[in-house]
Amino acid sequence: MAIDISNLTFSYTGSEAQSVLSIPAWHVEEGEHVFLYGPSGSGKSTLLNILAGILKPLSGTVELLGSPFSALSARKRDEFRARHIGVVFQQFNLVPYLSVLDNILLAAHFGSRKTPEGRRSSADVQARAEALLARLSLDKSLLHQRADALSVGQQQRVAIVRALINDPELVIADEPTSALDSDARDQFIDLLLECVGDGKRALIFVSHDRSLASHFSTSVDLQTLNQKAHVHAA
Ligand SMILES: Nc1ncnc2c1ncn2[C@@H]1O[C@H](COP(=O)(O)OP(=O)(O)OP(=O)(O)O)[C@@H](O)[C@H]1O
Repeated sequence: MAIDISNLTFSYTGSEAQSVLSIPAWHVEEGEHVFLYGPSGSGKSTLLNILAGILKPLSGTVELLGSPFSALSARKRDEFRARHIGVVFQQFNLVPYLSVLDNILLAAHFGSRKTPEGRRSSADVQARAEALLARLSLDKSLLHQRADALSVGQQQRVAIVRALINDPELVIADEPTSALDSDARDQFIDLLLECVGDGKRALIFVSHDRSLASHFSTSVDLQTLNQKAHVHAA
């Protein structure tokens, strides 16, 4: 199973009285492509940050790919994320002053799994990056441009390459909202689905825009999943 959440609760430090998430159970299978929607303030980013290991649940457990993710130390969660999870953030989060290649090498460095042959060489990583760029219709000459010299459309593709460079089993993506018009957004989703769509990688795509659900095999309403109102009422 890609994600197995059980009795998860979360509230922010300093606002403990206000429960943000209370999710009794949520499962995502390997290879499942899930559209997770909910209005602004419903807790989407909070849940993504928990799945990425940036935030820790107040109680309950989050298992990812069979590992007791939420019980790991912050350092182990960082390692696990770098190796097994591809994250595409809303603003793409490329390091602006680094080249495209260095942005990708950075992700590859933190996420490289130790294989019997040792870590992958930067030449291997570059070859994989070039193959992914070609799949996304980008010329490999782009690898040597600074990230801040890219168009938004190029940034979104590079963010996908960076998220997939370590061949993660789980990809999580925050809707690229304001930066993209609706055509570019549809294209982004289609590219992402094409890149993850080999049946083995799970994808969680988060958005407030329900109309995007048609791209995905499964849709989940965070407000249904999240039982925090019942917790308050109790
Ligand atoms: N750092 C924080 N400290 C305290 N409360 C927070 C913090 N971040 C978010 N919240 C609160 O947690 C709730 C959920 O916020 P979250 O950002 O997860 O929602 P969202 O669904 O991602 O919203 P949006 O679509 O607007 O990004 C909101 O009530 C918000 O005010």
